[in-house]
Amino acid sequence: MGYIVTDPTVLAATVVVVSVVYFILRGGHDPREPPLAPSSIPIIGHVVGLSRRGFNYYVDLSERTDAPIFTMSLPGQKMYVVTKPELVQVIQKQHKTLAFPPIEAKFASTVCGASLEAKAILAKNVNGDEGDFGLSMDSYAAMRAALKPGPELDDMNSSMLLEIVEALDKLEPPKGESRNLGMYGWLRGAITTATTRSVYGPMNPYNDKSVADAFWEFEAGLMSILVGVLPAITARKAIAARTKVSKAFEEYYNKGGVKLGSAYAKNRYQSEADNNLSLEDIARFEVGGSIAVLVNTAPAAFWTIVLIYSQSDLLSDIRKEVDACTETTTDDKGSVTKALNINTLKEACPLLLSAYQEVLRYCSMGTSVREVMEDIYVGSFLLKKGAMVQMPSRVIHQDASLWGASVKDFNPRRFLREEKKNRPGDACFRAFGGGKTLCPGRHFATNEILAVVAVFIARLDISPANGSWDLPTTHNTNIAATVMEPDNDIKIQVQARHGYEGVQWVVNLHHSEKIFALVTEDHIDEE
Ligand code: HEM
Repeated sequence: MGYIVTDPTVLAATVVVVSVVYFILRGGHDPREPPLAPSSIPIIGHVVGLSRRGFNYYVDLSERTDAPIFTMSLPGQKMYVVTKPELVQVIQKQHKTLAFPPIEAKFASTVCGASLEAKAILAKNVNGDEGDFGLSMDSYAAMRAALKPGPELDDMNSSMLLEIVEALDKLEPPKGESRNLGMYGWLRGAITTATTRSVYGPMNPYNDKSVADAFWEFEAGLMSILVGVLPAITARKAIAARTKVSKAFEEYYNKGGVKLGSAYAKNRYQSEADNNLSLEDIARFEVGGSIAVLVNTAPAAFWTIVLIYSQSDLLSDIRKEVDACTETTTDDKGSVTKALNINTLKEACPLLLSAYQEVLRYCSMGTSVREVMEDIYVGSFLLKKGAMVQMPSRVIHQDASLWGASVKDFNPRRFLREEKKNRPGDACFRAFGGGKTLCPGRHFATNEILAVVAVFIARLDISPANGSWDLPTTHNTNIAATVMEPDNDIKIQVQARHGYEGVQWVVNLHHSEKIFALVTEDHIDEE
């Protein structure tokens, strides 16, 4: 039964209460702050918009607000959303006042189910305000050191490439036969195996398929863990899956598996042990750490392959590039071996590289986040302590004033050298974030994606099982992903490429120093 309030006093009192609550919830709005974004429903309008439209909601608001930064008042949280790359650069430089580590510490503690002791250790000097010490500061430095181009990254790359070639060897059907499979499912499995073996070494906990499956179950339920409403009921499956993965990591550390792992795994472990985290908490944090390592590479490889194969002219042009830099040898018995070198691909396959970068522009939906630690002006706008700053890549990647009228199209030639005058500066490419939180795994991920895609193109003919390349929707993309995840898989038919049956394939990468400079920071490093 519904109620209609007719008493004017009650009505007036209700209006006053609602207005006060609304004012408190949105924390008031100072005219010096960025302009308020319009909201069709008071109080919960943006929550509804975000849940309906996901990261596209920021694009909608940015088109309606037409300001370099705007304010979104969410119940209990004020948020500033940055829409212009120049302002992003200003914000990234203020990394102590507009800080990321405090947000990451809260996120990691909740998502990983850390103990109270671990939370306290992580919270100590979280933002590095007292100097360069503590778990938060040490683990950033440890990860970055291991993933930068050099011998340690070379080791990870070579182990990853062996796994990728082995997975493709198993995938390729014998001459005259074909195989049907779900493309995303296959790619995610192959990339999970290749990536985690190269990170964790021969005793990799994800060697056990049930542990890998549990990780993806945990990932699918991340939101329920983060929301935290009656988690024992709403997040039961995700928490059980997380426990399974963290127990597998405990066993890995107990048996000394990390000694055989990559510098990345060793550095992470050492920085946590040096800061007195218990083994249980180190294992818990590793489950969270796997999110950054695993969730974006498979969807990026998926979209690159689908978008290339679905355009036959593009496939043919990229095949010519890849074929031209493939070395062929034939032994005494007539066996043919073809070798692809990733460094050569980076120099000799401009269209492949441009298509890959365009996939990241077109499909990325991540947002760099900062917490306002003190009131601060950016440009002429006042940002208030306690608010969050969001810098969604999608808003900048979908801005026609930057990318031109074709911004909504997938244009694989957009990043060719000769197209430079038709696209904005490198700072507008935000697929890997930027500044202090720039993805340190971008070189590894790029090598892995280029290897998978180039070998697919060179050795396999694939076609959609139902006859047409219907691109899946992406509404259910996970909160932690920065590349759109397909809502459903595409069933494909795989055959050995005509004329290439029975060929042995080898993929090399001699030194990772030759990077594919994707982001503005890479160009600065090169100078
Ligand atoms: C195509 C694949 C990938 C994409 C698009 C991607 C993108 C990103 C983005 C957008 C961020 C956050 C940046 C920000 O907040 O400004 C990030 C962070 C991170 N990524 Fe990646 N990433 C990928 C693959 C990888 C891989 C394979 C690894 C590890 C081997 C990795 C390691 C990390 C780490 C450790 C962080 C956290 C950095 C921090 O907390 O400061 N990423 N990544």
